[in-house]
Amino acid sequence: MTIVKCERVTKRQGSVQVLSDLSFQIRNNTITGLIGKNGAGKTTLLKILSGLWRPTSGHVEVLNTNPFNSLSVSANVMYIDDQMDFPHTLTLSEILEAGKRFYGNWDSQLAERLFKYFSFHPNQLHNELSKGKASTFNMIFGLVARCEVTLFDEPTSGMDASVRKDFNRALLKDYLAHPRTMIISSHHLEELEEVLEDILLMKDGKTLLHESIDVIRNYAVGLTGRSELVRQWVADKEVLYQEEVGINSCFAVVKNEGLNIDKARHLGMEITPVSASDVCVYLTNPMRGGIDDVFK
Ligand SMILES: Nc1ncnc2c1ncn2[C@@H]1O[C@H](COP(=O)(O)OP(=O)(O)OP(=O)(O)O)[C@@H](O)[C@H]1O
Repeated sequence: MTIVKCERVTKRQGSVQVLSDLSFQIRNNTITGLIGKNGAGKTTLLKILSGLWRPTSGHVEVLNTNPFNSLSVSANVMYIDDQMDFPHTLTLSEILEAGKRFYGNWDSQLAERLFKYFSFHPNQLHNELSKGKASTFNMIFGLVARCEVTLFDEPTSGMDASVRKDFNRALLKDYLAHPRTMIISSHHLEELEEVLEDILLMKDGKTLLHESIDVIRNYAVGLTGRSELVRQWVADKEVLYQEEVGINSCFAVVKNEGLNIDKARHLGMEITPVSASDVCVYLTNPMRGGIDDVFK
């Protein structure tokens, strides 16, 4: 069943075209990674899906409803980012109490266990938390609310590596026990790969790719070999990245479509897999050689 639908969505902010002709659908009970470089439009999209912002044009449906200013969407869709502004006078335990009153599926026991595990104090104020601790608290709030749709915008912002690991584990465990729809924007795809089922890759306000993580893991392969050989072999293929490595040696990343891998090996090239996170980097890089091209 489709839970999130965007058809030809655009968004202008002043003179900037932030989203252009964005179309995709997301099934229920899936975890989708929203991936893209800085400025790709991820936050803008999530704010539109959560009903906080209205698109300039196009059609958006979340839980079969236009999300903008919708009461049913605000009760069933949770948007979590690092700017969450809880009432300044409420303590952390009072914020959790308020969440319990508002969200029907709220799990108080899990909230309490996570609260203790991450060493929060009931009387702390949200605006006095460090950046990483605030993100951790927001993550707890977003997880235990168990909304039908949860939108996490850079949820691990400011968290240290071990907390990020805990977050990914908690997310996966809770999702497996209580499947629902989640979209997570992140710059740490390599850490999230185990959690995600699908990836929605954005570039310049458009969808570049919307595929399962397995498809993206097999999307490209790396080839290393004698420069002339590699350059010749990839000439008629879709090259995502290419660089000279060492003396007379070249590394190229090519789309894994109709490739004769055995032949490449036979010719003396080394074939290596390309991780999903690297595929996303290669696909969204403006230049084939990455930052190296700037210094040529
Ligand atoms: N209020 C605004 N006024 C003008 N431009 C804006 C506004 N909000 C966002 N933008 C522009 O829209 C583009 C997309 O911003 P957005 O925050 O959605 O990207 P993002 O993919 O979430 O980026 P990041 O990964 O850096 O968080 C950027 O070029 C940004 O400068």
